[in-house]
Amino acid sequence: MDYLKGLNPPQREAVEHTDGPLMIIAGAGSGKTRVLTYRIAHLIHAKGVDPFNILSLTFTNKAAAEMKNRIEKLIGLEARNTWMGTFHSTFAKILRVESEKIGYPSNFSIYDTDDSKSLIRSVVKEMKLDDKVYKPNTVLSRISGAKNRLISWETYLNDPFIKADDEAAMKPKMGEIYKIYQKRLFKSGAMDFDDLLFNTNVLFRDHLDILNKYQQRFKYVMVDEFQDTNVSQYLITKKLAAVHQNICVVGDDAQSIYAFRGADIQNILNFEKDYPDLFVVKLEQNYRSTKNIVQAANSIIAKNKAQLKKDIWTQNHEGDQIELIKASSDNEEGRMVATTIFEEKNNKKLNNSDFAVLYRTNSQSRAMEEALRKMNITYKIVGGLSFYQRKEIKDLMAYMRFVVNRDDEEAFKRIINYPKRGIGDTTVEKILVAAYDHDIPIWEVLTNANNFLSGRAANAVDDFSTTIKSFSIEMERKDAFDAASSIAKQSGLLRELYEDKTIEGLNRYENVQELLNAIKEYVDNPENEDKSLGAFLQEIALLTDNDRDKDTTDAVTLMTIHSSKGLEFKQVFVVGMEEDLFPSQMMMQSREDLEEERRLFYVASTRAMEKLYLTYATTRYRFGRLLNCEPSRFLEEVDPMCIRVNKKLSASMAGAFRNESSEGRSGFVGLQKPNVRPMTTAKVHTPSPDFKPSNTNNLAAGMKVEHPKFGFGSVQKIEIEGINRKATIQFDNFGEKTLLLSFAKLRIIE
Ligand SMILES: Nc1ncnc2c1ncn2[C@@H]1O[C@H](COP(=O)(O)OP(=O)(O)OP(=O)(O)O)[C@@H](O)[C@H]1O
Ligand SMILES: [Mg+2]
Repeated sequence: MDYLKGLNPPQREAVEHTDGPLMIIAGAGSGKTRVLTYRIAHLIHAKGVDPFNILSLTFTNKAAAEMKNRIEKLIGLEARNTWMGTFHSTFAKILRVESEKIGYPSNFSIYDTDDSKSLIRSVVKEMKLDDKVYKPNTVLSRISGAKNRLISWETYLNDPFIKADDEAAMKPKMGEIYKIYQKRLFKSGAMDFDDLLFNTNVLFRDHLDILNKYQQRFKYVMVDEFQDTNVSQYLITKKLAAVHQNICVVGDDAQSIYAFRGADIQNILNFEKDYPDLFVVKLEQNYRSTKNIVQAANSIIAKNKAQLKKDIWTQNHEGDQIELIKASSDNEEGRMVATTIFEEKNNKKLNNSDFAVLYRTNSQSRAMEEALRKMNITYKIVGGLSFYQRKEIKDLMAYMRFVVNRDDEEAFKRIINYPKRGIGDTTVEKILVAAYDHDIPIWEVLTNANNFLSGRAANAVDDFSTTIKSFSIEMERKDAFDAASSIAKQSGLLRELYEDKTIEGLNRYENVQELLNAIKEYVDNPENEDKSLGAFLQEIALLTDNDRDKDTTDAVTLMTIHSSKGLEFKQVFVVGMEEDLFPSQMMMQSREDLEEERRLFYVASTRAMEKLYLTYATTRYRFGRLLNCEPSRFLEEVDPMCIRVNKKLSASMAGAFRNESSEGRSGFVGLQKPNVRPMTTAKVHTPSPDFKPSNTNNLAAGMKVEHPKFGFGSVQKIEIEGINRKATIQFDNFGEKTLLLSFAKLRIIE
């Protein structure tokens, strides 16, 4: 059995422990997924298990495909017959066969998020409720949360705590909506995404014969990324494994990043209780990354209190230090990333696909995409759309296009009733027909609405054309940014998004803000002479046109950190390492939130095999204003021995892009402090009121200093002169710390 040679002793132990409950809790890059793969191969090849009897559940379809591929390499085509997929895809398949048992037709439809939201919208309307209070997104995420905790609408309506909660949120009708929504789904023979898991639980609960059938079929059950399963998923696996108990889960508590969607890290702890015979394997050797990266990752996660103890180490070579890149703006950050990729590709003979750029929020992709396009580097966005393809961006762009060119039919169709202004499909149809029949531009129909439409419809259309006219006037007088901001506000689009407080809604709002930021940068750039909205639109149209015919097989990967779980790349850039961006301001209500952000940083850093770059910008346009940004607190948490400042890039790039550096820009305002400040530790130091960082060029051993977080301490020693200069300081309350002086903020006391 040759393949067993590719495993270290604990990995091999896990692979060979085929029967009975097994949990592998291990750090990033220690071969958890590899063990699962080899275990499946081993079950088939050495134990003679029929591939049909093996079920493996992964987090993404991509992960499943990859795993299948790897098993095929180990044991050949037989691997094809194992059951492998995400929870949703696997149990959708099973429900297809069994749905009649729970009253659904076998050809039931699966509603995607858009379908679900549209149904909720109708329900809210029929119930005559205010759709500003009961927004589809908010309602859906509430219902989804309930389903993931296996709370049916019946339970929901009768639970006093839930009721009190909804009443506190001024949404007392939530349970009623849930009920009607669910009945309507049922009547339409449809399930939403969460129903796929919810109904599987119902099926297994109410039909023991069927449960028994699948218990027989899936003699071996395996779950990857176990730390991110929710209650509903956990119970399905528990039921399936109840008889044979051949269940193997692998996970890393330090990489749990989906709490906001109901994932429950408690599942790991419960597992030990649920299976008294549990065999636990720890994997601590990392095979993915260099020593520097492993050490840095360890130092990051060590700051979290809530974690299982693990010592991750590696035999891999030391590797390069982690590179810290400072840019003067988000666009410069993009250019630095693109230039570095370009140089590294040439110097090290790497492919585009060896690189990944990871960011905290989707809207950050904009600056990266533009820089990569300009340098002609092929990229792909995984798990999302490219910035200019996103709905909210297309909506606002459609407004701008229509204001610039009132004959633009596609733009017209997008915006005529968005946000809702009571112009229905029939009216739109009438307008289009009128324009066609009389062979006149749409705009002419709109401005003579009374001739073509009657009553309410005519009035609504009249209001619309008046609004567009006022935008046109503004556009003539103002620069692109002022015109676009005004359009975003007056059209009601910004408000519509702002009021949607779900994660998705926030994301959309940020994207629109980011588009406005891009326009502001365009206007502020002295190289652009024509600052009109039309000129900006043209530039963007040309930029996005490159999309066609691009071969995407060898592409740099751009994605959010959330989507990067389980993947690895030779070189990884984690961009936007700034306070309020990462850790995200939106997610910082409590210590737990901060710890989840930190786990995200841990996930991001551990994707890198050979080289990790952390980049940040000192200014960034937010809400149309150029704001100062502070480097992320996370940067200070990385062991300074593994990090260095990229002097070459900082110097040469600053020169190359002098024209666009932040100096000389107008509209500069100071940093806005968020009003919620999270607790880093229980006894955080409060900086003195007059705290101002000192120049540390002459800092020497023996001096007394104050640090904004660690408080007072005395300098023990100074190491390495120049840009990587470090100070070891003994803090009164926080012990000894080594800080990189180029970004540690210290006030010298004496
Ligand atoms: N014993 C081994 N010998 C050689 N390479 C190994 C060994 N174990 C793991 N690897 C390699 O190390 C890398 C990381 O492994 P894998 O992706 O399985 O880790 P993981 O624990 O699942 O990581 P993550 O926590 O990020 O999901 C892969 O490239 C894998 O092939
Ligand atoms: Mg993995």
